[in-house]
Amino acid sequence: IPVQQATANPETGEAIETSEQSNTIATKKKPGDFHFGKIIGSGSYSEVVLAQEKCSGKEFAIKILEKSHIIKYKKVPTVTREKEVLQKLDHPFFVRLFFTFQDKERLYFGLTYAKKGELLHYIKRVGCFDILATQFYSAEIVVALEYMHSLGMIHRDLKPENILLGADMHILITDFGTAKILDEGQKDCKANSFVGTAEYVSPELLTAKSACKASDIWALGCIVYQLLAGKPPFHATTEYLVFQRITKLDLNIPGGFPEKGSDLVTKLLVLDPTKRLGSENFGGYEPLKMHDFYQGINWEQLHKMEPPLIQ
Ligand SMILES: Nc1ncnc2c1ncn2[C@@H]1O[C@H](COP(=O)(O)OP(=O)(O)OP(=O)(O)O)[C@@H](O)[C@H]1O
Ligand SMILES: O=C(O)[C@@H]1CCC(=O)N(CCc2ccc(Cl)cc2)[C@H]1c1ccccc1Cl
Repeated sequence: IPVQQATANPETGEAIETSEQSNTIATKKKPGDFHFGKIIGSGSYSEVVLAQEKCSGKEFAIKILEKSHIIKYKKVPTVTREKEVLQKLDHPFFVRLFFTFQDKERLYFGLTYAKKGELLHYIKRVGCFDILATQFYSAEIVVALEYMHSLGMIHRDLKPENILLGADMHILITDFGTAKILDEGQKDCKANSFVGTAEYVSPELLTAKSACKASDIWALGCIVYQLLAGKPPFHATTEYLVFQRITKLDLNIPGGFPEKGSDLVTKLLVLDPTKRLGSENFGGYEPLKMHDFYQGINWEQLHKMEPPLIQ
């Protein structure tokens, strides 16, 4: 039915979106359209529930947020940012947002169901990854970061908990409430308040209170180190000591750490963000993708490959 203007849902006041392209009304879904199953996980302001859409049988991870809770903890900007970023992302290595809806009390996000959970779970289970698995999974993260940065967005809280795995064991990056969307042509972030998770925080955020795309590259360096060593590079008993180790670059490469891995890690964990391999001021992603550690990686085919066993 050719639809000229959107109408509103009398109950929630929410606009009934029209999808111009197919010139039809994509009516808003509602809780009753789903069979809700097990709770997959819960966050500070949310619960993620496995749900099956009755009419299609499709499975989704539906993230449910209580409006009263979001308002009480002043997280409305976080929630709207998460939706804004999710809507812009369209790539196999990112959790996809299929739909949103709301009722009086809650907001609902229909997401890709990452059936195999968090990458962190696998690191804990096997202790540390072998070179092949580290090469493959860190290469998928490189491809994901290159894509996200190409859209002028910075994740700012990249860590193994936020790198989920689909049924096919490829990565699905999530958690975008604290991401940053750079203004048109803006290169770096001006000072801002958000600080990520201690062990993956970049030195520039601690010293200059500003994060940039290269801050995600720093987090990548921490993750490559952690995959090979089993622990993140700047581990300490208190947050203050973690920050001290980061700003001093108190990095020690343990014995037995693979040679190619340590060369890559030392080129990623550089205090000056403009001197980090992969930083846009340091030649961008090509030099990083050309590093010896990634010899043999077919960058265009990664998401079609059968992931190596994690062992
Ligand atoms: N699309 C998904 N598929 C499978 N599991 C998911 C998905 N999204 C989130 N989870 C899991 O559900 C849990 C809660 O995720 P959620 O995003 O609601 O909160 P969080 O980001 O983990 O916590 P916080 O909001 O405090 O940062 C997490 O453990 C996460 O691993
Ligand atoms: O941003 C959007 O696209 C819509 C716009 C229309 C709308 O009403 N909402 C909900 C806005 C909102 C956010 C937080 C609270 Cl606590 C209450 C309402 C937004 C929304 C709807 C469903 C799920 C998430 C969001 Cl942010």
